[in-house]
Order: sequence, then C-alpha cells, then structure tokens
Amino acid sequence: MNVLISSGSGSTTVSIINTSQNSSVNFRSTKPGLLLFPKPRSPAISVRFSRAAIDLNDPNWKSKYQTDFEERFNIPHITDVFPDAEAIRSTFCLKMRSPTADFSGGYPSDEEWHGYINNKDRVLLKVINYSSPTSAGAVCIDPDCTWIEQWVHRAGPREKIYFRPEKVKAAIVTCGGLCPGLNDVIRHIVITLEIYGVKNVVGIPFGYRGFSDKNLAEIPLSRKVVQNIHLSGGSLLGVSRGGPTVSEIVDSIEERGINMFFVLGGNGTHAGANAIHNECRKRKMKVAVVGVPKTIDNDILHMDKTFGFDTAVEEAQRAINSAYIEAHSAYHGIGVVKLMGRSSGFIAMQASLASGQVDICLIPEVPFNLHGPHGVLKHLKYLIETKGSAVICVAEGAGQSFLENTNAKDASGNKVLGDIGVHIQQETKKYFKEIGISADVKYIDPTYMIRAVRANASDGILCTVLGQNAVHGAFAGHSGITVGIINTHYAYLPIPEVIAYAKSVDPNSRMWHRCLTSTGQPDFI
Ligand SMILES: Nc1ncnc2c1ncn2[C@@H]1O[C@H](COP(=O)(O)OP(=O)(O)OP(=O)(O)O)[C@@H](O)[C@H]1O
Ligand SMILES: O=P(O)(O)OC[C@H]1O[C@](O)(CO)[C@@H](O)[C@@H]1O
Ligand SMILES: [Mg+2]
Repeated sequence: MNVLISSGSGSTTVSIINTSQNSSVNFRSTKPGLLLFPKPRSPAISVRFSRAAIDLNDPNWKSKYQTDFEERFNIPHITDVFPDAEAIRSTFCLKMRSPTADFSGGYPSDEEWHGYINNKDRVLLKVINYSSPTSAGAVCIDPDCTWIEQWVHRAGPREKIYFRPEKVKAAIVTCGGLCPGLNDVIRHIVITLEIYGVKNVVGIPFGYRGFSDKNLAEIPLSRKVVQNIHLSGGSLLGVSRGGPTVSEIVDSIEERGINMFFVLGGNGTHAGANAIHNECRKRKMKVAVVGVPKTIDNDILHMDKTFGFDTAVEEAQRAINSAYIEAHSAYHGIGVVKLMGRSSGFIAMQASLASGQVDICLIPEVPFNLHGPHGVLKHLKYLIETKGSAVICVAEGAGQSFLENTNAKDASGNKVLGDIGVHIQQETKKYFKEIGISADVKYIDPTYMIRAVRANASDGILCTVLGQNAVHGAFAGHSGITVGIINTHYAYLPIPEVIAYAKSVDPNSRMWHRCLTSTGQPDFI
C-alpha cells in the first residue's frame, strides 16, 4: 500500500493506493491542516478535515465528524454580530404579489401561508453511499467508506426577515468574465427585491472597479429597467477583473449606505465577497453579502452545476459540429476545437459527450503526451488511416506544460494561459508533414462566442431560482453565503466552503469514463 500526498490550491489530497489491486482511494481535506497516516501495520488514520483532527480509532469519530461538518457548513447570520437584531414577519407572502407604494397600512403578512422554509430544513450534500473505496469515483471519509449524512441549509424564503424593506439599499455587482445568464440573475434579484417591497436597488458598474472609479455612476434598477434584459447575453452592469482593495470597497459600501449586496462571480469574486463580509462584520456594519456563483467553467465546489454551464455546453456543439463537418469533408481532415476551462475540463468533457463527434477529448486533469508511441499524434494517424478524419476537443488549461510559461497574470492575478489549440494545430501539421501523410488541420476557438450568448431554457430557470434565493437569503439575515443547486434542490453554503479549491473532473469518475467510452480514445501516456 502506498500513500500519496498532494497539495495545491488550498486543498490536500491523500491517496491510499493498493498496488496489489491496482486501486486507490482519495481523501481530500477541504482546508489545509494536519494529516497523519497509517503507521506501519496500523489501519488507523487520523485526518484533520478542518477545525478538529478526526481520529478514526475514536469510537465517536463519526459523530465528531458530523459536528465538525455542521460547524463548517453553518451559514453566518446577522445575529452572530448583532444578537439583538429585530426580526419582523416576512413581507414576502401571497398578499405581496405586487409591490405597494408604501407601507402606510402596515406590512402585508399571511399567517396562513405555508410557503416558507423552516430554518431547520436541510438538503443532503452527498447522495451516493459508496460501499467500497474502489467504486468508481468514490470519495470516502475513511478506508471503509463509512456512510455519514452530510446536511446543508435549504434555501428559500423564511417567515422572519431581518431587514425592513423601506430601509434597504440593495446593490448588485457582476465580476470576472462574462457568462450566459448574468442578466437573468440580475433581473430576478431586482424583481424579488421589489416583491419584498424594496425600492432602492442599484447596479455597481463594471465589477468591483465600479466602487472606486468616480466616473462610473450607480445604475438605478427596477422591474421596468430589467424586464427584458435576459433576452440578450452579457451583463447589463458590465464586468471587470482587478479593481480596488477590500477595504476601499467596504468604505464605498458604507458611504453609499448599501446594506444588501449581491455579488455575481466566480472563485475570485467570491473570495472578494467573503472578505467584504468579514470586513463589514469587523466594522459592525449590518450588511448582508450574498454571492451567486457565476462560472462557465463549472469549477465551484459542491454544486450540481453553475449557471451558464449548460448553455456553454450547448453552444459548444456548434463549434464541434463545424469542426466535424470541415474535417469530414476534407481529405484527411482534422478539426481542433478549444473550449473554456482554465483548470477544469467540464465543458470539454460534457460537450464531447453531447456531440458524439469528438474522437479525442483533452482536459487539464488528465495528463497526455502529444508525441511518442502513445501520444495524441500517433492516435491521430490511426484515426486518419481508419476513419479518414478526426476531431479533437481540448480544454484551454490542458497541456500547458508543452507551452512557454510567460508568468503573465491578468488584472485579477489569474495566470495567462498559452494557446494549446494553436499548439496542437501546429504540432499536428508538422507531424503529418514529417511522416509524409497529407492532413488538412482546421482550428476553431469559439470561446468568446460561447460566453456572450444568452442563457438557454435550463439555465434560465436556474438563474431565476438562484436570483430569488439570493434575495431570500439576504432578507433572512444571512451574510457571507452563496446559493447553489445541490442534488436538484437549492441550498445556502458558507462562501469559504465553495471556494476552498477549484472543482475539477475526477479522472476516476463515471462521467469521465463515459466520455472515454464515447470518444474511444486510449490513454495518451
Ligand atoms: N482573493 C481575493 N480577494 C479579494 N478579491 C479578489 C480575490 N481574488 C479575486 N478578487 C477580485 O474578484 C474579482 C473577480 O476575480 P476573477 O477575475 O478572478 O474572476 P472570477 O470571479 O474568478 O470569475 P471567472 O470565473 O470569470 O474567472 C476581481 O475584481 C478581483 O480583483
Ligand atoms: O479573457 P478573459 O475575459 O480574461 O476570460 C478568460 C477566462 O474566463 C473563463 O471563461 C472563466 O470565466 C475561463 O475559462 C477563461 O480562462
Ligand atoms: Mg476565477
């Protein structure tokens, strides 16, 4: 038995590899911490997953794990800092279908309505009970793969709210790169705020930059303004990378009198949102900071998917189909399509699966060689000889080791990647020239065409529900949370848990195996 420890991006993975059975089991700690390993001949493992070290020899380790899990996934609340914060009956009820001009007659309420979520409602995070660590894709807590229920907080409207609607100034910001569905989420945040009775809603232009650039004015938002924005892609508010410091942002939030802040973005944006939440707490500001994960790459932890991902997979079909048609119509045609995915190959994998036209799918999580007896080029030769054409779908973050590392960073500090698509095209042309076989290689990079489209129907629904739930979470008094779809239900999660590291494709998952079955590609190592 070998034990392999790998750390990176804020997580530590312990792989226990059974060399005799050629199997392995992974334990991933979501926070850096102590990891103790089996002493020789001892089956005991003690893993510090987060706050407490869990000694698997302790007969009570299961309940300790559960307590620790509950603590980790607890969602911060305004009463943590303001224990005496006043709660009122929710203004979100059947009698509040259209916003009233004012609350002169008192707040509407509906004692009879059973449309609220109980604070104790929970959603199950993991739904597969793996019977063995050798089951495909198994992620286990201990070597026996003991089943432990892991519950997270159900999202939705609560009966009690911690903000009086007429005293709310809500702000929305969209950061990072574009993603289909941004306008749909903005729209539903605004509409839901109005249904609670909020009149003062603004958009911060061009991401966090809008807080510091004096030339950028707040954008007043209302149902009228956002009514049709979902009909086009992009973001009504604009996006950006980089920008002011957390302290400058919170200064600006304070000056503007914002007390509900909705932040739409990916890992970076959420790291910012969490820091803003902490800074507001430190300054004793009663502000609800709520994130909505936006990442076309689908690399946010714990969620079934993030909005825009489905649309991206669907839109990628056009590029793959064009590559296929080009390749299929040419003599010895080879089509190369590069899709998004900085560190996670979800779009490339799902798009390959959906199209049924891809022969080779390359993702950052699965190492490959281009050259050599088992390399991609050798397989391309085989495909040309047997099928006459071939299509490669590669994620942008794949094969970066083949490219020159410029150490360049974008304004947010993200590494600027080399173009693996161009590299594959060039190497393929060279290779076929060298072996004296003609090949017609075409390269398609649809990145920005995909990102700019409007959300499809399934993302439209997801965005609607996420936008509504973000508002419910803020009114319920939560802050430092984000909202996601988990096993088809909606949940609130504390931000640090979803950005502990980037979610990636598990090469031992059924989905990756299905992709391999579909493409028919061998290992390229
Ligand atoms: N650790 C951090 N702390 C505070 N702010 C951050 C942090 N990381 C990134 N940001 C800020 O968040 C914003 C968006 O970050 P970034 O450009 O990385 O996009 P992202 O949210 O990860 O989305 P995408 O999926 O498009 O990359 C930027 O304005 C950046 O300055
Ligand atoms: O060119 P930009 O705007 O920096 O965005 C590129 C990045 O955005 C993403 O699409 C994520 O939003 C990544 O896949 C990609 O690396
Ligand atoms: Mg990012």
